[in-house]
Amino acid sequence: MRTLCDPETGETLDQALVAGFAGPDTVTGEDLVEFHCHGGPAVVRAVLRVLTRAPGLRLAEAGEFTRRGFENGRLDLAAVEGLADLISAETEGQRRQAVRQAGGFIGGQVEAWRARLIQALAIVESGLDFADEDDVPDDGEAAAMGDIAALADELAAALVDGERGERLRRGLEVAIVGPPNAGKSSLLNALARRDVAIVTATPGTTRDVLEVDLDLSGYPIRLLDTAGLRRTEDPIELEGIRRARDRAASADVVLVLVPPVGEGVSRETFPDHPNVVRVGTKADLDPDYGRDAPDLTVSAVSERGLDPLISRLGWLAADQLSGGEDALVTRERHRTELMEAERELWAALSDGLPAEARAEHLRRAGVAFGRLTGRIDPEEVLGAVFSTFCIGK
Ligand SMILES: Nc1nc2c(ncn2[C@@H]2O[C@H](COP(=O)(O)OP(=O)(O)OP(=O)(O)O)[C@@H](O)[C@H]2O)c(=O)[nH]1
Ligand SMILES: [K+]
Ligand SMILES: [Mg+2]
Repeated sequence: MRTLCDPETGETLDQALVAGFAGPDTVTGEDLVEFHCHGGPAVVRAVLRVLTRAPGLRLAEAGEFTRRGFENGRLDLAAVEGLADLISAETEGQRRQAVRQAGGFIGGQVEAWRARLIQALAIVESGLDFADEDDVPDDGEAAAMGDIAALADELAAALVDGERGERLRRGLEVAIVGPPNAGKSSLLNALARRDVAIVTATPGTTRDVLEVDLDLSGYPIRLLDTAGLRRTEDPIELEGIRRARDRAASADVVLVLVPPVGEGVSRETFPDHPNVVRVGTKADLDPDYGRDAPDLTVSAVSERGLDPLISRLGWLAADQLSGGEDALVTRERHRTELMEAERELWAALSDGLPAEARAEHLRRAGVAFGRLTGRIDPEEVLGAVFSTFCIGK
């Protein structure tokens, strides 16, 4: 416990806990001092004002602490991403997944793969240095390439995971589509339990795609409200409809809203999607849906049918996300690098390849592994990863 004073005026600023940590066993790998002061904004401002007056002291940039930890070898790049995911985790499953990655799960696996690759590469390269005129591989090289084949198989197996890790991380994307005035925005508001989207009686109210992240019975779900689908000449609405179709096509699940006969405008059919749930709206009006028999019906006004819809979404989420906690690959960036590595390994294994070419493919696979863990660190990758952090982390 210390009394913090302004060194120039001697004025007391706060009573605080001051803790010093000696590097390198700290989050950044450097020596650290923490000031645990009282949380009032004026106290924090006063302490920061005095501290930043001292020569050599300034405020950290967003993600700078983590970046220093990374640069000092305290954590690999995939662990940094895991940390970012941990900070933004909204459900238990996402938290568990992020804890594993922040603890170096994929980084450890990839490092083990890279170590094996480097061993094989060393053998292939030593053959290069002492090459006689023929390119016939000797026993050592044959064994090394046997291990590369096993490695390629392991990579291939790890990549056949239904993208569960990525899905769990970002949440099951559920797009709400349907004709104007079907009640899409009203349903979004009812499920989110807050007034997110503008609702009016005017068809064509929604233009931009609105996103809301929800925890529905323990599963992360990203709900998308979209512009009503109809024929129109209005360029703004046309752009909204283009975005609606686009996002719905890439969503995991599409809720096609069916308004009661006479309620929605223009019954435009929605293109095929493997996971469609047809939801009849405005169930409080005792509606007739004509020939468009929906799978279930809801009312945003009386909230009738909301619970069965939530159960249905939970069921779809369980089906598509379960296992995501244990997934090795949790980001598209990981997948891209592992696929690249796998491609290079198979290329290295092709028949009749000169040893130089074999070695070059193996080196490229190693570079892909290195980019994943951040050992090989193009500035733009680092910038993209660290820019997602908040100040002070
Ligand atoms: N009775 C009743 N009216 C509803 C219900 N849901 C929506 N409405 C009304 O239907 C009209 C259109 O609702 P919105 O939620 O704006 O419909 P939308 O599909 O988002 O419409 P656009 O954004 O224009 O495509 C509004 O007047 C709502 O009050 C419902 O469950 N019951
Ligand atoms: K509307
Ligand atoms: Mg709307």
